[in-house]
Amino acid sequence: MENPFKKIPTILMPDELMEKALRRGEKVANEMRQKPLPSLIKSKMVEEHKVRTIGSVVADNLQKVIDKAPAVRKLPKFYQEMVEILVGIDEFKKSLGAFKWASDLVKKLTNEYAKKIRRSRTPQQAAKFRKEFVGRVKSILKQIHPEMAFIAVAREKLKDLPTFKDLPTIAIAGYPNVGKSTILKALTGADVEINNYPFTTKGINVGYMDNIQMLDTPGLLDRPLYERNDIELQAILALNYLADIILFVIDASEYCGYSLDEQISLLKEISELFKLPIILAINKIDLIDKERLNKIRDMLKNYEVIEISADKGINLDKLKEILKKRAIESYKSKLRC
Ligand SMILES: Nc1nc2c(ncn2[C@@H]2O[C@H](COP(=O)(O)OP(=O)(O)OP(=O)(O)O)[C@@H](O)[C@H]2O)c(=O)[nH]1
Repeated sequence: MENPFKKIPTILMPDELMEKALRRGEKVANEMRQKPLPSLIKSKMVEEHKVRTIGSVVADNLQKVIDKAPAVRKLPKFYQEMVEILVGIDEFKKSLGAFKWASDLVKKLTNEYAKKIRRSRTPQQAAKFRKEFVGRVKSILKQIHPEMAFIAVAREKLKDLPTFKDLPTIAIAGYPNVGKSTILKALTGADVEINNYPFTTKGINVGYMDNIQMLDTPGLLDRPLYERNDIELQAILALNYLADIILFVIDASEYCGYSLDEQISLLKEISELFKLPIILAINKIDLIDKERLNKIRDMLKNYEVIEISADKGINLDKLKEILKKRAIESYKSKLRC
């Protein structure tokens, strides 16, 4: 789905919002002043229009943020997890609650002060009510300044989250240089999109093959978990909600710089961490002899294994078929849950 936070409008801070409202109020008042009306009526109308305009600019601006912000609990679990990690779901909801409180109160005061102005006996009294109204609106905005700042920061953090499609999804894992991006490109074609992902500078690479989504997550599923801080771990765990199966890639040649033992130990960590089916691709078989391949087969006999060469195109069709089948099965069983 499209990133649900992209629609939140830019958040104006109290001074900026007030300035915008006052400017608009002044413009409306100027138009009013041109009208040929008796002076008391005219000044009261000028003040009332100012109040109504200022009130609606402020209330509508706040309301728009509430309307455009997604209901976090209704979002797919992955996005909920992201909000929790990046900003905190409770704080996010509480801050939007403050917007609602302020917007409703400004609307209520607008009506109250418009009435007071209409009942005023002199232009001075009408002006005094308008000033009082402006003061109260300013103080309401000042009161929710922390929440406005919070939503502004949350918006910045959340609006660049990647957009994923609701499709059976494969996450590729394995140490650097084992051939993950070569496989992604070979299976999904050249059009690999790079999406931002917080917690990693490299972004997530997304490709599609026949309505299956494939993610390569450099920096996340490519090194041992003990090297991770809490936030990174949470970000990795969030992939549980996004992926239906994991394709773990092993470099049989060890040219990637990691021994088979190291690679298998990462595989074990990932299979314990994710409650997802794992398909194992033993890659770079073009670089090893039969004897070594037999040894590796033996070491990995408990897994569903496909031996491939991403570079030479060996067994890629078979890999594709198995991945599609398993991803669809797992996706359907998740839907049933
Ligand atoms: N001989 C051979 N080389 C391969 C094979 N697959 C990948 N390579 C080479 O291995 C190197 C690393 O491949 P990548 O696809 O960039 O590896 P990666 O796992 O995506 O690496 P990171 O992006 O660092 O995580 C490249 O030079 C590839 O050309 C293969 O099956 N055989």
